[in-house]
Amino acid sequence: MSDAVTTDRPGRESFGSRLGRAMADRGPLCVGIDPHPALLHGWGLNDDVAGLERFSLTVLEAVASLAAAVKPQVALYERHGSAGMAVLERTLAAAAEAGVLSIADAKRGDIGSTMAAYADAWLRDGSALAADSVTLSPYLGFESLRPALDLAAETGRGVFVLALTSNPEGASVQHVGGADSVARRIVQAAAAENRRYAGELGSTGLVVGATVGSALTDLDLDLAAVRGPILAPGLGAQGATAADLRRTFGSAYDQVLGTSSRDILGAGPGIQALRDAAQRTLEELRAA
Ligand SMILES: O=c1ccn([C@@H]2O[C@H](COP(=O)(O)O)[C@@H](O)[C@H]2O)c(=O)[nH]1
Repeated sequence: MSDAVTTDRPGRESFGSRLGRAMADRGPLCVGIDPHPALLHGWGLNDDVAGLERFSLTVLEAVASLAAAVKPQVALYERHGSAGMAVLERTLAAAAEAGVLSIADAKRGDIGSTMAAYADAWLRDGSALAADSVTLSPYLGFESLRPALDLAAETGRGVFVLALTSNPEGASVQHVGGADSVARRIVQAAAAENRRYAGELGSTGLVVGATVGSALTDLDLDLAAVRGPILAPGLGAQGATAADLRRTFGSAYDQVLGTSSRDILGAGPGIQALRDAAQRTLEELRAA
């Protein structure tokens, strides 16, 4: 992949290009920042805003220099109300300051006019919640995501659209349609979207679980043709291994950013223990 600069705003490097470089330099690991109550307690922290902030900044300190990206889970900040969202704002700012790319796992999706507001929140310069990229849900129709797709291209940010999620219930919607499955339409739409990012890794990524087994073959999905990053949750706590990832993604493995949250976070609160856990996962992904 080249380092071509292709955004709708000349002079600004695209998210796909920045992520491709981070994956080449650091390896294909994203560390999830999921401050679950049980993890906070396990770290000796309270399930409150102070605990949330300590947890988030500790994870960043441990992994910002070795992960290609970090992925705060928005729901776990939202459950603390506006003060929790303020911690998320500071966490995203701290990630940028530490030089690690951020993926806000918000799974947003709505009718176009409302989608424009979500795009403003997560992808517009100057927004308090602006991240390098955000996860999106396409189940109101892929094209309803247009405001986010266009704003991401304009501001050098990216999106990850749910295609085949890691949870077992996902198949009941995503596999529907046989040869013309819902997942296949999403994959094709993402591939078309990435044509605007000629010559580099596209900024329209997909979420495909590390746990999906033979679904890519069964549904005849060509992820290499998407030419975008594939965010693959499900490592560790959900049972998938790096070897599963390699088997599942085959020739698209170079595009895959494996993401793990609880399995790594459970090693905390020690900085070195967290770093070692992340490093172990990274080595497994590299070796696969
Ligand atoms: O298909 C999906 C999409 C998103 N996720 C999110 O990833 C993490 C996984 O956490 P683990 O602790 O590593 O299981 C979590 O934030 C999910 O909401 C996913 O698991 N599957």
